[in-house]
Order: sequence, then C-alpha cells, then structure tokens
Amino acid sequence: MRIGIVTSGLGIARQCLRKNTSVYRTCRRQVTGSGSPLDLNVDSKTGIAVLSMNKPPVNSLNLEFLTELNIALEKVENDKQCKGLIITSSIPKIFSAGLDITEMYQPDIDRLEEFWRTLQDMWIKLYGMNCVTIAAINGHSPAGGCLMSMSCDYRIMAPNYTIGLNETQLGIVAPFWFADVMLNTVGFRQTEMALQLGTLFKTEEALNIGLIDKVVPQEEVLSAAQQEMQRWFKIPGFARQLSKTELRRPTIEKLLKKKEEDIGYFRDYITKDAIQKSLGMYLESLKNRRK
Ligand SMILES: CCCCCCCCCCCCC/C=C/C(=O)SCCNC(=O)CCNC(=O)[C@H](O)C(C)(C)COP(=O)(O)OP(=O)(O)OC[C@H]1O[C@@H](n2cnc3c(N)ncnc32)[C@H](O)[C@@H]1OP(=O)(O)O
Repeated sequence: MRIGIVTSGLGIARQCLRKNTSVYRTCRRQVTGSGSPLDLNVDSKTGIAVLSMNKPPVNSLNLEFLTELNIALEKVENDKQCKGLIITSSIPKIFSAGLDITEMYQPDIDRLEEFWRTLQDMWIKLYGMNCVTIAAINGHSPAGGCLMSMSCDYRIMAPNYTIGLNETQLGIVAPFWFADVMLNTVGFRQTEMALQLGTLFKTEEALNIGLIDKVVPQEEVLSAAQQEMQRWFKIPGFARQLSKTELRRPTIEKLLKKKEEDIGYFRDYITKDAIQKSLGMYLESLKNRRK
C-alpha cells in the first residue's frame, strides 16, 4: 500500500519535470503535499536550490522519505536554471540520524527490498549529480546521514556535532558502497579504522581527517554554503562536471553492476537472527537513553 503511494508520487514528479520552472512551485506542492518532510526552494536568480530535510524527530531515512528525496533530486537535476544544490536540515541539532532502523528491524521482506533499492537510487543520483552539491551539516550526521554528506561535493559543518559511519556500533556492517565513498573522501587508513571502530567524529576531528571541509558557527552554516557555491560557479560548468564524473563514475558503476546482488546480500544479512537481535537491542538503547 505504502509503495503504491510512492509510485504515484513518482508519476507526479515526472509530470512536473516536463514543465518549466514557472510552475515549479505548484509541482512541489503536488508532490510533497502539506506537512512534507522536504522543503525544496530554488532561487532562480542565484541558481541555487536549498533542500531542507524536515522529518521529525531525527530525519531518519525510511522508504517514503527516501522516495521524496529521489523525486527532489530528480527535479533539481532536470531544472536547467539550477546550478547548485545545498542539502541541510530544518530539525534543530540533527542533520539526519541515518537509515530508519525500524525499516530493518522485523521487516516485511518486499518492503525491505524496496527500501534498499530506493536508498541505492538516492545515493546513485546524489553522488552523480551534475550540479554542484554542498552539505550544510547543521546537526548530528551518523551513518546514512554521513553517506549523504560525503556524497556532496563539499561539506560545511557546525561545531559540537558528530559525523561518521557508526554501523559496527549497531552490530551491522557498512555496505561496500558506503565504504567506497568514505575511502574516496578520507583515504584507506582513516576508512579502515573508522569503519571497524564505527567512529563518530566530533566536528573538529572530522575536519582534521578531511571528512568535512569547513567549520562555521551554527547560524552561519547555510550562508557559508551559499558563499562557497560562488567559488564553484566561477569554474566553467562543463569542465567541472566532467572532472567530477570521471572521478566518481567507477564507484557508481560498481554498484550499478551489482544492484540486485547487493539487495539480496542486504536482505539475507539483515534478516539473520543475530543481526535482528543487535538491531533490537540498539533500538531499545536509543529509547532508554533519555530515561
Ligand atoms: C557477505 C557479507 C555481506 C555484508 C552485507 C552488508 C549489507 C548491509 C548491512 C546493513 C547496512 C545498514 C547500513 C545502516 C546505515 C544506517 O544509517 S543505520 C542508522 C544509524 N544511526 C544511528 O546510529 C543514530 C541513532 N540515533 C542517535 O544517535 C540519536 O537519535 C541522535 C541522532 C544523535 C539524536 O539524538 P536526540 O536528539 O537525543 O534524539 P533521540 O531521543 O535519541 O531520538 C528521538 C527518537 O528518534 C528515534 N531514532 C533515533 N535515530 C533513529 C534511527 N536511525 N532510526 C529510527 N529511529 C531513530 C529514537 O529511538 C527516539 O525515538 P522515541 O524514543 O520513540 O522518541
């Protein structure tokens, strides 16, 4: 049922994509509806789109949210006026808590597979975006949140938060394509340590290892991203795009070749009793944190 809604959403998105930017806002309303978990604003003067995640309490990535992200990314990529995309959060102190763990705990198998496919699609789109992408990381950014950040071209983060691929702390393994993106970002040594230890880096530590590119005060994260965008806009677009594509294509193609296999690995792995037990305990620990 929920997947049916998703499909109709994509249909609307395709209609929107055929239209020009003057009806863009109408399209946005149609696709996301009121109370949408995503706010997409395109400034036609600057050519910058700001995509703000607003799914309380923690912007966790479930099937529906990932689908909306896919639609938004597709809209931005197909909007000729849009030269840059900033991804940020409207939730105080949280960029994204990563994948919604409830999607993986005691799952319905069809939905689990659809969830993973939609995540793969979101990542393939984001990592391969032609326009400039900047993550304005104004809160914690573990696991899937870190993947989204690393998939952008540049990362600006506010102090006193954490970012990293902490999967092993949940008793699970980061998939090869998460690891590849980290490898491409911070190199082998940092990746092999961080992945095994499930390290969540504090903002300053993340800057030191090159996981993020800049630290600015919380209230300046978005304006710093807008400013940084201008530096990227000065470079001839085609040359910049081609440089990015050449560097990122092998990583994207690696997953494209193994998409279905990867879904199978994920399904078989996540449904193992031991993994279910770990996820259950982790969910419980999250709920007990505030007690
Ligand atoms: C042959 C070998 C093959 C191998 C094949 C491998 C295949 C692949 C395997 C699987 C790979 C999976 C990859 C997973 C990626 C992920 O992203 S997993 C998610 C990781 N995320 C986290 O660990 C973050 C957990 N959350 C937090 O640390 C904190 O919530 C926060 C983000 C720092 C915010 O803190 P705070 O503001 O204090 O809020 P809380 O009170 O903690 O949370 C509010 C409610 O939200 C719930 N919640 C938090 N995070 C999640 C989440 N990720 N998913 C679902 N729900 C979440 C939390 O439980 C609270 O709920 P309530 O108590 O009901 O209010």
